[in-house]
Amino acid sequence: MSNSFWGHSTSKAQEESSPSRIDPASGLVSSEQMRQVEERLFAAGMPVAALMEKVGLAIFAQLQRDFPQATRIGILCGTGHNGGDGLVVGRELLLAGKTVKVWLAKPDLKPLTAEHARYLKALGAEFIADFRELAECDLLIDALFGIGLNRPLGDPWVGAVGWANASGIPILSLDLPSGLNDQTGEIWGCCVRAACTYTLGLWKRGLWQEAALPWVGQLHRIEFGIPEWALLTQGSPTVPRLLLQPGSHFPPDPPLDTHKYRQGSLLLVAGSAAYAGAAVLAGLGARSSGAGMVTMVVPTGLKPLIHTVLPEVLVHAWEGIPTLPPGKSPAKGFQALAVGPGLGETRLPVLEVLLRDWTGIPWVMDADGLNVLAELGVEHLRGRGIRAILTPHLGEFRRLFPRIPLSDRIEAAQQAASQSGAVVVFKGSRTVIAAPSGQCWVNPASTPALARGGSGDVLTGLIGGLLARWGGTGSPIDESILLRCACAGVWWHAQTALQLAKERGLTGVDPARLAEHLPQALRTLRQEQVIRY
Ligand SMILES: NC(=O)C1=CN([C@@H]2O[C@H](COP(=O)(O)OP(=O)(O)OC[C@H]3O[C@@H](n4cnc5c(N)ncnc54)[C@H](O)[C@@H]3O)[C@@H](O)[C@H]2O)[C@@H](O)CC1
Ligand SMILES: [K+]
Repeated sequence: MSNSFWGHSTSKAQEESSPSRIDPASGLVSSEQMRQVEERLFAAGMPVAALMEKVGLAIFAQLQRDFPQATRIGILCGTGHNGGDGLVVGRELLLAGKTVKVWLAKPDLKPLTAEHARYLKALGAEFIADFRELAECDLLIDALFGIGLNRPLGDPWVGAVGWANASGIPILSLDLPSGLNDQTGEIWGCCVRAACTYTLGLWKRGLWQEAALPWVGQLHRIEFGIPEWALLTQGSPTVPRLLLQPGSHFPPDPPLDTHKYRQGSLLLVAGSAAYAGAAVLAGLGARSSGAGMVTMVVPTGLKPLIHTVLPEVLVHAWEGIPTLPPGKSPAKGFQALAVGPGLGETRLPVLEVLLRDWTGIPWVMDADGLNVLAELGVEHLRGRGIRAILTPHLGEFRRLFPRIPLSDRIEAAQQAASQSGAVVVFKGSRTVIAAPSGQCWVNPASTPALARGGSGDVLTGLIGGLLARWGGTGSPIDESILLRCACAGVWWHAQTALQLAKERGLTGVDPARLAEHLPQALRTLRQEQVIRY
């Protein structure tokens, strides 16, 4: 019996990380990559019309499940094949007894789209000249633009999109909300605000960018049976992926004959007189990670507090000039170092000590640790040969990587990882995790409940503890383990917050409770094997 989380074997994990094939359930593709995949299908004999038919029928089936009450459906129809998809769905809705009205933005349709329009008219659908005539509908289908959109919307689309957004009628977008940039998730001037988006075949990466969140609504992928041989990537060696069920990213469960030193020993350097709470929260995160031993380095004034709140933690207190635990030579005894939360004014002297003596074990750096690194320059990490995970939020990211553009956060995280040589966890409502090799993950599920002070401190302790646990197994801590720890920590942290928010509401997810709930949440997740986004 496998003892790894959810029974994933390492070989499965390695197979999942293969860069040459798109995973249809989680790979995030550009329009260009989507077109390459479709071209392979067409070249192998799949007729374009047959594919549109297949896709349209699958959309119709999903729509019946999601919107069973809708009886009067309006279709905003563009000139290309996105419009064609909308018309195939319209035909099926009409045949199912629904009322269908179509607003054609322009008359010059692509041939296949024009044929579907002609047939839908022959079946009795009403084609209207003014989109306002859709006001009585109870569902709007946005079939204006899909992956063909390549410039800002002009007239008459801007008027139609503005009207639809203001109408209060739920909108279902096909493939992408019209107006959304398929790469960056930014909008081309204006954009449909969808209640639901059905993307076709493969996830378009723009849908999962943070900028897209206000526009995409509930996301659903319409499966249309793309064969494996059509899923090979060309050009870009790595395709970013969604972090769905990262079971194989967790350290193996403890063997029955384990002891505390084999469960990983973490050195956590955090806190200052002004920011004592940050140290406590990082300590609570580390506690819940399951690491065998946690040692905290804090200024003397914090020692009683840490002893009271975290009695199992070893405390090394310092006064005046930061020092590290005596009797332990650097890199011996500890498998990982987490540094940064709440260091405040002591951040520079603390980092100087660590950079001098503690470069042999892997680091997780956050908060004030990152602020010092920004002052010193990220190249310090590579220069000292430090294996690191950096966990910046937007402000810290800007300070660390001032020259990296932020319009595409997935790309930004990948560039930051490549520049720093570290695994970068770019925190936000769609956290991106990127490794120097180009591998990249997006956390698809999170909650605004995490947007409060202290959540990040918990994450730092948690990832640090996971790193120590991996170290305790004897695995060499290379990029792949750093990446796994970052992924496991981000996913676990967010899923716990989602569970707590469900039980206690958005305001009930304070960081201390979040840290305490981590083990229970993981237990539930393992039982349910859920995917949430
Ligand atoms: N390639 C295929 O055979 C399939 C495509 N499918 C659908 O087809 C869509 C892609 O179809 P198309 O390539 O026809 O493109 P779209 O239907 O997305 O766009 C239509 C055309 O609009 C033009 N355009 C772009 N930006 C514009 C703007 N701002 N203002 C005015 N016109 C603009 C472009 O020339 C583009 O070709 C997919 O998103 C998907 O919905 C599906 O039917 C499955 C099969
Ligand atoms: K669309």
